[in-house]
Amino acid sequence: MDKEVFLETVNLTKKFDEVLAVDKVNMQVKLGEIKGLIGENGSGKSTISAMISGLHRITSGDIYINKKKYTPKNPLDAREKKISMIVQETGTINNLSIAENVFLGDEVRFKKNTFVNRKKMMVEAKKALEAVELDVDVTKSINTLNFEQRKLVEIARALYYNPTLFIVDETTTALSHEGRVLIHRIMRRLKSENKAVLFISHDLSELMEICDSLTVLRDGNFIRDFEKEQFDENEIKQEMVGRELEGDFYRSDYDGTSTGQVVFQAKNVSAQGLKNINLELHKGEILGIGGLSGSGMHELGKVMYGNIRLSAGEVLVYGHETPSFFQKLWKQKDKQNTGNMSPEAKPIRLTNIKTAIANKVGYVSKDRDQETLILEASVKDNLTLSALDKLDSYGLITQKAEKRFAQEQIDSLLIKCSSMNQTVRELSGGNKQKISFGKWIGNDSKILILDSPTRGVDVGVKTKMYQLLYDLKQQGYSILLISEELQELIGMSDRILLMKDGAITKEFHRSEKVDEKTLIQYMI
Ligand SMILES: Nc1ncnc2c1ncn2[C@@H]1O[C@H](COP(=O)(O)OP(=O)(O)OP(=O)(O)O)[C@@H](O)[C@H]1O
Repeated sequence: MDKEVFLETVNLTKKFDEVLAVDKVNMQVKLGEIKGLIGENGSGKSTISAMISGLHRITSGDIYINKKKYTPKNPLDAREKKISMIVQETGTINNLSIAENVFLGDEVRFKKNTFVNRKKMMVEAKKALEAVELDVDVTKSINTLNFEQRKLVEIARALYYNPTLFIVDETTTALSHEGRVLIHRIMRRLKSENKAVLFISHDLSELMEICDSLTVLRDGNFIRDFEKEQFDENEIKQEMVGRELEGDFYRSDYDGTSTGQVVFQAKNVSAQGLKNINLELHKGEILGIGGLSGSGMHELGKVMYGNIRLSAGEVLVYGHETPSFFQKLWKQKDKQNTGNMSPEAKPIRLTNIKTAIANKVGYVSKDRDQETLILEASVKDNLTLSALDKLDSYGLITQKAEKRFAQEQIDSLLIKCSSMNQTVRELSGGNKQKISFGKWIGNDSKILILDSPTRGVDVGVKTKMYQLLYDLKQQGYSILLISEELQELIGMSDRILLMKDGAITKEFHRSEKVDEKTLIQYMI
């Protein structure tokens, strides 16, 4: 029996000034179906879901629900019409309680006369969080939750309103292994209840496993629908990018040997969520860090960058501080600032971010919007901020040098923006991620802490990023690669350290024998 169409778009179009983000798209989402939406970064996926969920006004064209015209005024209006969405970016608000975040914009539901019945709100928030298995004190500030837990709050919020259409925009890459399993279960349950799901992800194997049908977009245009029985990885990829993808995805060698020269080290480190961590990163090594949520792997990245205070132990970097203006003037620049760490160099204790940056340690945070990017600043300013030292020619940073540097990053990472002066807030999620990656890659940081660097990035650019990481390794850069994606860890690392309950539990060396199943055993 044919499934019933719940939502249909007809010539749906969105323009942001001169940018045509979505161009006359026709698509359908049916009840009892999980529909995947796929396309390269900036192809219009989030803009379509934002129009459906009332976040963006439609420029032209129409949306129909149950064959009736639907023009949502805002997300609350969409929610009343049984459409809920989890956005790709952070959808929680700092300094409010967890309960207030669950009922964001709908506090009125607990209002009696002029008072908000907080007790009732807390009880309902607790109930909502049970659906996502999050057991926390809802009276506490949302700031006490980590990135993944915040995502779970958003999922709880969306589900509380019992949506007929549940839109999940690139959320799974923000979640750990258990988080993904949970959201897959939720999507399948909704499907079995004859609800509809619109699922956006760059993980093609995940989409092919979960979805019943797929719609491919390219440059804001509808390209093709695939039904489950037509799913073919290569064909889908080809439709997405409009050409055949070439080259290996991950590195193809199995040589995990390194120079043995330690450049970065954690010695008996304990901090909030971390217990007695010892690790050494070698010159020219990619050291992968994996684990489940709560394993402490994201905290480890912050600790190594001097962003979390230690309760015991020390983080050491074997390098030289960036030379001062006068040192440069005395032409000591090349000698002191090569970033070539010598084994004899005295290690420097890394206690804060300033020391990290001065010693050429770069950090891409998992939470790019809050911790890596300045959303209101331009693409150029975001890209050049951490490279000012590189661009500094005896105290002078020329506009020309800045522009050239920014353009190099834009070209090499295929950053889709209308110009380098566009504000970062206006970019698509994957393009923001490219900037957060590019700003550190380009600035000559010899040690890179990369937490989920390919989150939300499309398959073509992912391949480029992996090639770049491998090239950097071969040039002697050292990379701490923190990732929820086990395939990424296996595919790129020389060594992998697995974490559980704040401690390192196992080490693997690069080998053909290492597979996901083996790693998972030591994570759970
Ligand atoms: N507020 C805005 N102002 C200007 N341009 C915008 C705005 N929001 C999105 N765009 C542009 O619209 C286009 C489509 O963006 P959209 O976020 O829909 O892409 P996407 O397919 O979801 O990408 P990703 O996979 O990176 O999340 C991009 O070129 C983007 O820069």
